[in-house]
Amino acid sequence: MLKITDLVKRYGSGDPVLKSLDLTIEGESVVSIIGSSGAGKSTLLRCINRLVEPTSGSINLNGTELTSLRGANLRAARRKIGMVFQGFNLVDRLTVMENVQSGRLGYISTWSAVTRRYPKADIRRAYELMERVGIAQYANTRADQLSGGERQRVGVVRALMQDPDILLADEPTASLDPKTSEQIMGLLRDLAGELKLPVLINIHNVTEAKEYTDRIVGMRYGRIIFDDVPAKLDQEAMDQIYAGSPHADRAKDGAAA
Ligand SMILES: Nc1ncnc2c1ncn2[C@@H]1O[C@H](COP(=O)(O)OP(=O)(O)OP(=O)(O)O)[C@@H](O)[C@H]1O
Repeated sequence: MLKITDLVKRYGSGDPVLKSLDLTIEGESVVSIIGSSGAGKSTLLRCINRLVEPTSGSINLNGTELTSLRGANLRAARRKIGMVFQGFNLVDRLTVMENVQSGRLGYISTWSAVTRRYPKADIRRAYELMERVGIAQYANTRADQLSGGERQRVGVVRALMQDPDILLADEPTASLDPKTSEQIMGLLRDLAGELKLPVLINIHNVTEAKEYTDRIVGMRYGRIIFDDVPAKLDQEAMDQIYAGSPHADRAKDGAAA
């Protein structure tokens, strides 16, 4: 269970961009975070894996308080948090298998990583996951030879190789065409169920959020102002989340969908 309590994040001396935020995610639910640009969605995700340092508050993952961790304990906790990125963050000149195995860094010895002598169990697991997402045939192909959708599947498998307790996805479909984007969202939803994994997705596409996630969290100016099932995201809620933002029209299309 992820339990965030009274989370505040302030960059420098400016106003807080996360304002006393509470959020609990239990079980294998797929939760999307929507909101205008600047609402604080990425900051929230990055506080969870401590790419951004929270100013105050608590972030507890399965009983471990993440905000106070340092050094080896922080690295160990981070291994349990899988992250999928908008730009995939693959190493282009490495093969798919090498990219996927980088999810095991921290679990295996530096020698194994440098010499690419991966443990047999890790190779087996990589093939299982690559087959599941349809990229096993590319195991020895360089990452830069793949399409966007295939590259994001590599990103997903790399995150799952960490054997995470939660998967965070920061606009995972924003660089993809609409059809591929839907495939990746469907995949994330299905994997959450199969692996009993909570998935938290920062997403601009409200139509996809409604179709592929169980719960929608709407943020505005660093606060959660909507938290409910997609069916409850009506026009009034959309107006509150997006009022006056350049995304309002796009968001309205999503509400109508
Ligand atoms: N490293 C940083 N230093 C200073 N301010 C930052 C930093 N990162 C983000 N911010 C500010 O924090 C606020 C929230 O940004 P954040 O990226 O979390 O919003 P977002 O909802 O994810 O937006 P978008 O949808 O455009 O990605 C914005 O005002 C942004 O300018």
